[in-house]
Amino acid sequence: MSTPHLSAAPGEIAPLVLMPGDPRRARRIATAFFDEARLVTEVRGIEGWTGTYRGTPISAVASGMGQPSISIYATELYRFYDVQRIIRVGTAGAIADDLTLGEVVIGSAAHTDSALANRVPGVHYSHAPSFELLAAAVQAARAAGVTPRVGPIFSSDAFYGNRPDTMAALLAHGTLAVEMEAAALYGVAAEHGREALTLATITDHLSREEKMTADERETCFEQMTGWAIAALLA
Ligand SMILES: O=P(O)(O)O[C@H]1O[C@H](CO)[C@@H](O)[C@H]1O
Ligand SMILES: O=c1cc[nH]c(=O)[nH]1
Repeated sequence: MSTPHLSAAPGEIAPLVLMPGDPRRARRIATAFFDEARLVTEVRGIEGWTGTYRGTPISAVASGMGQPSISIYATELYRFYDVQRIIRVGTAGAIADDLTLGEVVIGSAAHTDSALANRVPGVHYSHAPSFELLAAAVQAARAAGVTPRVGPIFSSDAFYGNRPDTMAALLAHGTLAVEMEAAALYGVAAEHGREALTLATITDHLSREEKMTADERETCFEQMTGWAIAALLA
């Protein structure tokens, strides 16, 4: 079996999946963290890698950028590969003033401006992660000596939004950071009765001239990936 967007054979993708947006980050995660890592799909250049972590099968499959893209990969993984848990390991821009570059946020909810949010007619649907994964990720961070930043994030359909009023209102409502996939991932997981969570490393600040380079964005995954693996295995 393969799907329109994944060419892995049945059984070649593990039930536990790490999902960065960037295909090159998927490769780096597999190389850095997995034993016996092998490439199992690369349709459209979206790489998926499978290996083991301390004996447990685990995969890293990229999502591409944006909510339509992650919706495709998450749906195919849950529906056709029987994936149980997906943790997005992404990057995000800081909305909250006190977040610093490199800090990891854990998305306990995801607001969005996407049309994909219209899941239930007449309802402003709440995009929420798996409580079990959330609790396990927080525990993993604390075990590593870090008090993690946990809170709502904004999954935007636009990277170049230039919407200061929107960001100010989101800040006033306690939103930590902006990225482009978490809400859709949470919605697709709920639709399939499976689990999902988003961890994101802060790579730039919306209200300050601070940002990582493209290389730094590709390689800034270690801390969040360690917590994500611990949560997937919990
Ligand atoms: O680094 P990733 O995981 O791709 O995440 C963020 O980076 C991309 C934008 O540059 C969007 O996908 C956004 O969500
Ligand atoms: O979507 C994103 C990701 C990183 N930084 C941003 O400002 N937006």
